[in-house]
Amino acid sequence: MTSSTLSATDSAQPQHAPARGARPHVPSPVESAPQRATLPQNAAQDSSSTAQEEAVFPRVTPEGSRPAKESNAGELGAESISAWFGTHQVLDRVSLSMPKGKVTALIGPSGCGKSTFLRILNRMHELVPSAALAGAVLLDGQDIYDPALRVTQARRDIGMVFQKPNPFPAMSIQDNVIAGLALTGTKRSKDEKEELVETSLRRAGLWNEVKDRLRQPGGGLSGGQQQRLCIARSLAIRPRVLLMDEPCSALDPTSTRRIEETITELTEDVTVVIVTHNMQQAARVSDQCAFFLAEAGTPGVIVEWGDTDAMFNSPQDSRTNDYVNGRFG
Ligand SMILES: Nc1ncnc2c1ncn2[C@@H]1O[C@H](COP(=O)(O)OP(=O)(O)OP(=O)(O)O)[C@@H](O)[C@H]1O
Repeated sequence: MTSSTLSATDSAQPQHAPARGARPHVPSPVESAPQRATLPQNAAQDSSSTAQEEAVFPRVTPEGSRPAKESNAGELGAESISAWFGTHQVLDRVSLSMPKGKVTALIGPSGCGKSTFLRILNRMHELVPSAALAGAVLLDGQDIYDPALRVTQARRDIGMVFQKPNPFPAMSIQDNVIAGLALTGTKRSKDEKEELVETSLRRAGLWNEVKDRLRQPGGGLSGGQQQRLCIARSLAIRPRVLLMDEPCSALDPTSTRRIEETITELTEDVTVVIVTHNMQQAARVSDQCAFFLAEAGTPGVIVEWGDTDAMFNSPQDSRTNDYVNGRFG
């Protein structure tokens, strides 16, 4: 699929709240689960609803495998998102459907607005004083910017993992996992907390490595383990979508592979949106990709998006082809 590139001259006007009323067309969701992509040979190298709080966390058996249950994953839709820092427009009417239980990779050169777009998806963009935006973000059809919806709820439903692992270093591993509960005022019994710690650590693929040292500080773990601890912390509040901003960029190849395996396993229960500069990683982990570009001082747009395999092997736009093959960026 290729979306038309919008010019800066007819761009949307900034609003501190998203635009209401008529909504622009959002590309249709991917109908079925695409296969993981293979790269062309010369490819570039490179989180207070009561209902949720009361949700039952299933017992996990072997690491990474869980009894069948209804998925908690949500469908995320961005509709005509524009973004500004002061007068500097960095995104121009970007629409993207991020299907339930799939991994969507956001790719594109530095500065084209990928991280800004990601932060808009869970209302973190508005934390920057000069920031403004227009458009809408729908989680299962509900606008997360609806004034009736609490911002904390949006950030619980749509969790985020950052580039650099950020556990509370002096806090124990187990307390790190359930730190989100304390911050949101959620009460649980000791047994429930223990079960949640185990379930979250298993889902993040870390349980076997830390089960005998849960009371030791999170800061004592390796970088890759700390990142998986942060994923476990995000999962403990049972998000429907998990946003990941270059989650492996500070990690070694082995830790990167471990995180990628974890991402693949998570999609049973959570929708993932990941920003990555690593084309091989995008090909390994994602079901669909969106290629962002900001040309010659214009705001970032999505040049092309679709099935990852198609994006890498038969892109429709020459700029996508050049980017995925490492010719620029
Ligand atoms: N807090 C901020 N204040 C002002 N401008 C910002 C801020 N954050 C980002 N920008 C600007 O917005 C534009 C998009 O930045 P953003 O980080 O979203 O791009 P990106 O594609 O994620 O880049 P990278 O791949 O390098 O992380 C850039 O021009 C950047 O300088």
